[in-house]
Amino acid sequence: MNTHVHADHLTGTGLIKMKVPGVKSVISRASNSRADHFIEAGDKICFGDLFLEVRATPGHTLGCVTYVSGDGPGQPQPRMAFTGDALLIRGCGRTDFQGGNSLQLYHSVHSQILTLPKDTLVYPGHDYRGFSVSTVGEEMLYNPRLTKDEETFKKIMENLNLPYPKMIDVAVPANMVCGLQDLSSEAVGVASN
Ligand SMILES: N[C@@H](CCC(=O)N[C@@H](CSS)C(=O)NCC(=O)O)C(=O)O
Repeated sequence: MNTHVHADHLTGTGLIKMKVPGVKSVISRASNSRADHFIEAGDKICFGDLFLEVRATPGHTLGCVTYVSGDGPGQPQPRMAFTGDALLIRGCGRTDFQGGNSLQLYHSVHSQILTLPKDTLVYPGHDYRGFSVSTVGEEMLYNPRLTKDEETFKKIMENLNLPYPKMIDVAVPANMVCGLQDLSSEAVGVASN
């Protein structure tokens, strides 16, 4: 399951599909990429007694989604949010390529993630300082970008001056087909080394 078309690394989807017959790739329809199953906001992906609810959180890239799990059968309360690169711990995804849009990110994070209960665990796609989990409440208080008003947020995002991800020219085309699923095993081997 993919939150979006990653720009800095290859999704594991292609390799998992090769190693485990029957596995299906999943990504949002709005990402305009290829996969076995396309998801949209409001969809529920069931597993065991639980399901993941799909929330649209675009702005880092086109079609980014957040997957929200509940706390048990029936899921009366959200418990975990897998936010991809939309909301990072004390940060957020950059908005300068692949359909990125800072105001869209601001609104999607505020309306779709920061409205979850404060004790919802936040698991992002990346952390560059060694953290692995936060909570909605912590990010509402301490996120240095998303606690600002939207104009200030837009200026912060316009002035990040981050270098382009080193793998972007390889990763984006491969991830647009959900990680090499249609290429030869030789090509997959080269790409995964
Ligand atoms: N150093 C990495 C790329 C770092 C980077 O650009 N990270 C992205 C998420 S992956 S596209 C991002 O949104 N960062 C936000 C930030 O504030 O750092 C590489 O070259 O692989």
